Amino acid sequence: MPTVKYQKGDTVMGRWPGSSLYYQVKVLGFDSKSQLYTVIYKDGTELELKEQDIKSVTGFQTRSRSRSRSRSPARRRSRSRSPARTTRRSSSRTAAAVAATAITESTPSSRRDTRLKDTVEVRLSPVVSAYAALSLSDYRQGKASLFSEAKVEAESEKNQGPYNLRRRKADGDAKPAEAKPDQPEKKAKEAEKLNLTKLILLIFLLFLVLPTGAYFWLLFLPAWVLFVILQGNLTDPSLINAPPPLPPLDTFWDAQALCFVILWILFQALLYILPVGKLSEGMPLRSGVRLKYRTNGFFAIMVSAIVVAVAVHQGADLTYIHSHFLQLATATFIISVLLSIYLYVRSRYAASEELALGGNSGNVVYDFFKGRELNPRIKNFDLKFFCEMRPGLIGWCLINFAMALAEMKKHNLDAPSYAMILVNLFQLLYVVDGLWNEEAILTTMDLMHDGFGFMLAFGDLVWVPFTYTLQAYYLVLHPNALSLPAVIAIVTLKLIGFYIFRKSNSEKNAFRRNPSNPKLSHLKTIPTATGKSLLVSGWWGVVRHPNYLGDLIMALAWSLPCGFSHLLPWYYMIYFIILLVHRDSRDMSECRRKYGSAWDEYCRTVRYRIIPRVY
Ligand SMILES: NC(=O)c1ccc[n+]([C@@H]2O[C@H](COP(=O)([O-])OP(=O)(O)OC[C@H]3O[C@@H](n4cnc5c(N)ncnc54)[C@H](OP(=O)(O)O)[C@@H]3O)[C@@H](O)[C@H]2O)c1
Ligand SMILES: CC(C)=CCC[C@@H](C)[C@H]1CC[C@H]2C3=C(CC[C@]12C)[C@@]1(C)CC[C@H](O)C(C)(C)[C@@H]1CC3
Repeated sequence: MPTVKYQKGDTVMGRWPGSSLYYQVKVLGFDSKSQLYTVIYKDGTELELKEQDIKSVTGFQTRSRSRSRSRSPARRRSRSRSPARTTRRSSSRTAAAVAATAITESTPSSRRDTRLKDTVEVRLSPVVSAYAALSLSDYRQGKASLFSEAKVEAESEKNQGPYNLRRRKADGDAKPAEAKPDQPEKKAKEAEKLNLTKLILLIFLLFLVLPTGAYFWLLFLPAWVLFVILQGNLTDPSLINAPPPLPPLDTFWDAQALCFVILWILFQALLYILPVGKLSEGMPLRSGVRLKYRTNGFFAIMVSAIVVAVAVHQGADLTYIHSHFLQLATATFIISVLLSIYLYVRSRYAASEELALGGNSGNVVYDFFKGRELNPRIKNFDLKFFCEMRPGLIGWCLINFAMALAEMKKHNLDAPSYAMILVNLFQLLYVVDGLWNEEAILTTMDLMHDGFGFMLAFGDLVWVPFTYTLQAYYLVLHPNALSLPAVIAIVTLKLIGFYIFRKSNSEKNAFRRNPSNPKLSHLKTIPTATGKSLLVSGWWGVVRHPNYLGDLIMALAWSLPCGFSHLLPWYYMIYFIILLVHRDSRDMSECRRKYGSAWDEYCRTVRYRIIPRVY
């Protein structure tokens, strides 16, 4: 019988995931199946840790005592309040003070420093000095609890630098960024609203989260793609009517379509591996390692555009894509299933630190759907990154272009309709922007946290190119005339959405990559126990997901050119609201788990999730 080393109620030192920092935690229990301990940190964050990430408190005492003698908290405090300190230094030290509440593992200093550099996003020297200045006994006496000290520091240093929590005059509001206590009735109303939203979300989430939900989604997602493709071919399509009768089985299959899809994927893979463009570093993994990614997506779409233009010039008939839409979708679906099987099988041989958190439930169907391995790679070829950014995304533009040609052919036009041009240009801009800023994808949830399985493989290869193109597909058979004022209004809406989307994504990406970036020094932040800070002003101070807000406004601008005769071209908008509300709530709980009370403070300061004053 294996013995359990730490018992419920024991106070031990738990390593913070992805770092070499240890915090005092209490053991809440042990799961013999997963061999994980559930522990709770002082700020209320609960995590599951492996036995090797836990140390007994006594192991840390000797080391820390020697440090505490030389640097007292008083000394540290007086030093830190020196008027001579610059703004920048104050900011890093505040963050460092939080990092300093953790105790590093007794490793050789060189190793410790490199790990810190990778995992704690504050400048190294202040972290080390502040770290050295704090003794374990201080920590254990509660003088430096996980967040209280950070708050005291931040409050005492108001107006001193970019990282304090007080708004400046320039912001047009001298109120501090911390939330004020609410009125009781207001709170009750909010709680009621929250409960209702939570209930609706819960029903939806049950399908997605429960292992049984995976069976549903595995069948539903492909069936839905088939449904919308068949609907798009009807004169009077409807999203709510019963599905049209299934065409004979042999209409789904076309060997030539399969060849085209394989050729397209291989062509994109070739462009991806070419030693052209930047090698970008991903975010640090749990092991501290940072993977490298070839971010040459813009180059890939440019070369693809030239090759397609030459092919059309040579007489290639791209309207084949419109007339064989169903067969192309079937072929791509087969490839996504084969890829998912491969991913699942190889994940069985992957080391545990290569697996994503979640997706390892032990339920084969659920794990197959969610994906187990975080960054499956064949040598340097990153399958998840490639699938997310290349064949489907660039394929989306190719299909839209083919739909424009099909519209011209069908209606004997010299040029595509305004509506078709707008849809094509808007979505092209979205994709080109995504590829131009390809590095930013490395700080998104999918790349950082999600395993690669059927959901993403199917999503990237089938869902994106065959459902995100529905507006263009719809317009081929259902033209919609647009007046000039309508065109101007829609273009304006698109540009507003794009501006919010791009600015907010770039702000977060730049901050995550370099928290001391001078261009961001005007922004206020909240430090967290992990060493990372949260932006609390700028776009991330307007709502908690400003990038989703911009994306939703753009989605509206994509559907408007198709008019209001049918629901089908509005499908993307409806789907996107559901997807983003779900992603937002998934991200909220993930961040709550990671950042504990700092996250709560952020949520109190930035009250709305996606739409200011609405949601
Ligand atoms: N067209 C589509 O189908 C589609 C679908 C989904 C998403 N998208 C778009 O893709 C982009 C990426 O979306 P995403 O879902 O991956 O979410 P995201 O908003 O890019 O990433 C969320 C992460 O950002 C960090 N973060 C949150 N609040 C922060 C703050 N105040 N300060 C600093 N960092 C903060 C957190 O990670 P860390 O703290 O761990 O860094 C959080 O987990 C978005 O623009 C979205 O609109 C498009
Ligand atoms: C199968 C289902 C229902 C869901 C799978 C979701 C998947 C299709 C999306 C998840 C993250 C999305 C995403 C983009 C495309 C669609 C997803 C892969 C994105 C690459 C589109 C272009 C943008 O500029 C972006 C910001 C790079 C997007 C990143 C997230």
